[in-house]
Amino acid sequence: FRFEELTQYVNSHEEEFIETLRQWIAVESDSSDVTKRSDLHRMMDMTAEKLRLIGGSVEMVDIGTQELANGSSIALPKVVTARFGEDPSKRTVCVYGHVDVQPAKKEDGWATDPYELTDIDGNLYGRGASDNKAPVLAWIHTVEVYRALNIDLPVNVKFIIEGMEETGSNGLDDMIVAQKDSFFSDVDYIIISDCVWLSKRPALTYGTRGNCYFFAEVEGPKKDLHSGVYGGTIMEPMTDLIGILDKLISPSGKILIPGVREAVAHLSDEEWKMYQDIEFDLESYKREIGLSQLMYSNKVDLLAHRWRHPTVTIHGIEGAFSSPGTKTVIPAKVIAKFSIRQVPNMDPAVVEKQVTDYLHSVFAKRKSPNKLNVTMVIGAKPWLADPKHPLFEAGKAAVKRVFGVEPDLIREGGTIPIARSFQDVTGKSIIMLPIGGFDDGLHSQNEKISRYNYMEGTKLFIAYLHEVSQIKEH
Ligand SMILES: NCC(=O)N[C@@H](Cc1c[nH]cn1)C(=O)O
Ligand SMILES: [Zn+2]
Ligand SMILES: [Zn+2]
Repeated sequence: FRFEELTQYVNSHEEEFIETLRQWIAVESDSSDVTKRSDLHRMMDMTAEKLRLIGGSVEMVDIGTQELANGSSIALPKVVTARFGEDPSKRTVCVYGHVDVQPAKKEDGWATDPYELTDIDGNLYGRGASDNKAPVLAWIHTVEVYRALNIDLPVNVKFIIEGMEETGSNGLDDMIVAQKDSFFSDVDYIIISDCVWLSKRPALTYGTRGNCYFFAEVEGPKKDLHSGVYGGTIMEPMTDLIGILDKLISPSGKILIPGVREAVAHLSDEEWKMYQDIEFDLESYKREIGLSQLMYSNKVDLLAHRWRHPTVTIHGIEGAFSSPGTKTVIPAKVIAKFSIRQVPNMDPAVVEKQVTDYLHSVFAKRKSPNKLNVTMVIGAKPWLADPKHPLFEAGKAAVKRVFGVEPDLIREGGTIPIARSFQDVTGKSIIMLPIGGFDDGLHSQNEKISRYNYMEGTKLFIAYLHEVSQIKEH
């Protein structure tokens, strides 16, 4: 295995790899904003072009349309698939990633333009830098490096890159069902690099939470009203909405929806021990997010509530006044957006009914003439793997080779909606191999990835392909 040569190539091409990331960051591929859809299509084209340029057999798969709330529909971004090598004597891995991003505006509090890659002290700032453009590029560069040096890839490599992950991977489930016996037929393992380390120590991830995302709409008068002229005479939609939202979760984090907590798998002794053995400093965690107090003061409880307990988050209210300054209005219709992270053994279909029934019963007690409508717009299941699987042993060996340490075995509080479907539909084993830093600020202001993580992460992927080729039949 000519690892030295391969890593030398990475070192000497660092600026070129960063330049490609700069071009990718410049594309505002926000999947949640339909006005940015042409940018998202362009992002998929650029991804396909890059894979073609390094010699892949590339396809852009049409996955249909997205229905919008106003009844119209728009095209979903095509899914990019690629293949490098078809040697039946070799293992085949499939790398999944996404090139869409969360929304970002400079006014949200970014120190730099979110769509202009900015290098400050070795950190590369930009929306999507860590989630998930640099990791996708690191995988593409991995193949590029082997091919540039005329070194045979130790395994066949496939890619499946989508553009709707941040909004729940619309259309991808159907595509993998349709391609189960074609694209996926020769795939042995699926690799996902769409998460981050827990600390400065590299990590392998064996679980993600799912997510049920809800809209709760309260509709009252036929138009917005002057709060001085009409206030006091009507039951206001916003007051109703805040009233029912306040019944979702207690201040100490207890979910109040009947049945939700009861479904959660119990923490086993083995799990407790694994969490206890992980090096994780609550003080640095507090410093990173700028808080003096957390919900839990011991490591095991904190990690358990980050990874394997459900939680409710209220994200925002559409239709509510939110600009700077004052406006004395009664909004006529408001839509709350909240989500409940899912863990084993919760079932999104059950949670949908529990939440809908509960909110309607709480609302009924208010005796309001306004109308409540609750809908679940994303229902993603959690994913959990066996960290003793040979894929994880290969991960440990690759981390050891590149970083000289043992990785942490961790779970991830976020959601990769398609992970569970990959497992259920294709039956293939999955590993998550993160390269992002613990403080990369995913979905937040000033998202970044460090040059170090981007380059050493590429070396990790190079080593990982070798280690996977060494896995004995199991
Ligand atoms: N990098 C993974 C990620 O950030 N995923 C999103 C996906 C999602 C879940 N619900 C809506 N979108 C996440 O928020 O976890
Ligand atoms: Zn992501
Ligand atoms: Zn994300």
